[in-house]
Amino acid sequence: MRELESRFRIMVASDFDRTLSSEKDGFVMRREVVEEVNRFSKSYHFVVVTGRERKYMEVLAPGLNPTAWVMENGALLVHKVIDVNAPSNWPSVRTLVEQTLRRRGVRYSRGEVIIYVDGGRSQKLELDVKGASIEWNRNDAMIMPTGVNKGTGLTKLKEALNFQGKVIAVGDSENDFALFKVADFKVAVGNALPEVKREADLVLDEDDGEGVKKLLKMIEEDELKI
Ligand SMILES: O=C(O)COP(=O)(O)O
Repeated sequence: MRELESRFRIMVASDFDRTLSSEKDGFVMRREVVEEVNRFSKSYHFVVVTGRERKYMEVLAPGLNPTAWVMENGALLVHKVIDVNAPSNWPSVRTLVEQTLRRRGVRYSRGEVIIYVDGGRSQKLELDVKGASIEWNRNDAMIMPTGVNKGTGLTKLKEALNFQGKVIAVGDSENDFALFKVADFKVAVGNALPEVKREADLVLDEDDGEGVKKLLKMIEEDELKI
């Protein structure tokens, strides 16, 4: 019964790259972090909120079994069903974005919903297509339907799950600010960017997966005052 209550009360919304996984490990989640998250997810909601595409997750998070995934930076929700979180004109806006990028010779890749321009910051990428906006993740750019981000993705997912408890968000980078906006408690891992640490209610000493493990333990031991 207590487990059931925890699940209604708390949802952890965790970024993936440099939060659950580390660059040192080629962004593959370590086994013990996978096991801790799977154990935690039996009693609480645990949602992975990432810029990544679905096709990478089997390789980067082998065996991970969270409550749900918010992927492509908020544009794709994966729980029992798969929901696109984008306005209905997005396919035509996306085509326009692709034409613009091709005209300028910018290399990009397509997610199921969004567009990725790796190294977009060093290329000083700018975009003037109505209905499309850039979300930055360190040096990389994600071209999103305007108004769609990790925060709106998580809000839609909460509605789908009918979750009305508290959200604890954990992340490291600029695209996590939108997630922080919809969170009741904001956590930065030890390796987070300084501006993310400044926004956080709690800055963990530990980096990425070790930091998340510590956070889960603190939640289970009821150490967070939220
Ligand atoms: O898509 C990426 O490069 C990274 O995604 P994340 O840091 O939001 O998990």
